Amino acid sequence: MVERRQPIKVTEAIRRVMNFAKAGSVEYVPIEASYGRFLGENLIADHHVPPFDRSPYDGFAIRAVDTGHASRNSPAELEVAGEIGAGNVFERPAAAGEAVRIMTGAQIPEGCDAVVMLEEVNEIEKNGSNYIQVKRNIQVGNNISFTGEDTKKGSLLTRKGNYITPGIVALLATFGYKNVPVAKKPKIGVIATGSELLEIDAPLEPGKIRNSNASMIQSQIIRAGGEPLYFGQFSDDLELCYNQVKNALDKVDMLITTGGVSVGDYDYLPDIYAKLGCDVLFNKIKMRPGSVTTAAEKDGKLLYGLSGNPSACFVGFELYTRPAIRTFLHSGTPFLQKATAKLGADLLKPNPFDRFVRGHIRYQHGQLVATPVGLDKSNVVSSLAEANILIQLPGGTSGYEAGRNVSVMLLEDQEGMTMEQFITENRP
Ligand SMILES: Nc1nc2c(c(=O)[nH]1)N[C@H]1C(S)=C(S)[C@@H](COP(=O)(O)OP(=O)(O)OC[C@H]3O[C@@H](n4cnc5c(N)ncnc54)[C@H](O)[C@@H]3O)O[C@H]1N2
Ligand code: MOO
Ligand SMILES: [Mg+2]
Repeated sequence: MVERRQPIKVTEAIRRVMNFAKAGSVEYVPIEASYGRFLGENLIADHHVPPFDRSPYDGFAIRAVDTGHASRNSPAELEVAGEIGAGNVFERPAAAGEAVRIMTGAQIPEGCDAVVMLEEVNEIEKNGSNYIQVKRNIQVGNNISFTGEDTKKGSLLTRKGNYITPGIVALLATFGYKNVPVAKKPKIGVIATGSELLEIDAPLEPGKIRNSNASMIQSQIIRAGGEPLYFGQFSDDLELCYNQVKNALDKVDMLITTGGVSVGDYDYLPDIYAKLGCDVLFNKIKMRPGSVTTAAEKDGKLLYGLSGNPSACFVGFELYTRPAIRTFLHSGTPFLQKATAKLGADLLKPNPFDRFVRGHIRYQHGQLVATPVGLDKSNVVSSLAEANILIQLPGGTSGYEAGRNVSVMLLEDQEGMTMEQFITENRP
């Protein structure tokens, strides 16, 4: 008699795994290697930016008061007392009636409180000295980039757990991080099971297929920010697979297997979990594809039994493994970000269970359009190539016509969402 499984809702499955998701440790990497990592601590400004008042233009630093009565007919004449380029400082305070030729980025000389652009002045020579003529009254503070106007000392610039973008790299450099604290990547073990599996470089044989899931999952792990550790593919043999899983579990932060989680004669993962003494968190979810997705926990470590069917395996990873990886990386928004888009083609099949249809999103005439790609079946691999979203069709709905708004999960996005946002937001 086949075991009867208790299906649970997607949201409940998410809560169960996330109970065991935990943040990892922090390590330092050179700034050149920090792009694409996750920040290991809050970044707080330890000085003002800019650190001194500076000129945003090439021009003359002046004392505004000296232009008090200046007009087109009666310009103020200021003596050019010296010249500074960016990186240099004027060595003495400017005196009354003086101007300092100054280049963009140079520090405003003491005594000066405004800058006039080169284009705005007449430069003249009198008695062997250089003067400028200013034809209007200049206000105090005119054309000055003030100390701290970009960012103030003590302000929070970006948070721990944020994905490091080129913009964040610029900030890290500004504040002197030659080495950057980043979240350590979780080591995620991958094991493929199935006597039908051929190595990627093997020619096809009757009844056999090449193992695509192992490579796919390893790329998904890298995309999520983890480090894959591949243990190989093994035929459906209880002892062999048990030993492999047991051995791998010691070496990783989380372990993923693919295949062997359903109710077939050679589906050994349920027996392996029992033999290991794991706590099985769920083994049936009200969703398609990926209804057999299984998660277990052993001494606080998560084990994922992803389906052998490629599309089900893919979806199971994105829904349940990715957020645990991002949590390990200290992200406060570990779930795929959702958006609302217009459906690009009919999806008329009724949805007794939540469905996650592989789709492609792009702008069409300024509107986000989400179009299903490939065959919507769990054993399909070709639909995955173009998929940059999962179109979420809630259970209990009767199908969707093209043009309706649907909720989509953005597979390539790095911003993410919190668990509560993910569970509650953007339902069409
Ligand atoms: N009587 C029932 N049969 C099935 C049920 C069920 O509830 N009752 N569930 C079906 C669903 S839904 C799914 S999904 C699959 C899950 O299968 P398993 O996770 O046990 O995986 P396998 O049986 O090992 O393989 C399924 C399928 O996927 C192919 N596969 C496996 N590994 C790979 C790989 N690494 N790369 C590419 N393809 C792989 C395998 O050849 C099979 O075709 O069970 C249904 N059956
Ligand atoms: O787990 Mo199966 O993918 O629902 O088709
Ligand atoms: Mg099976």
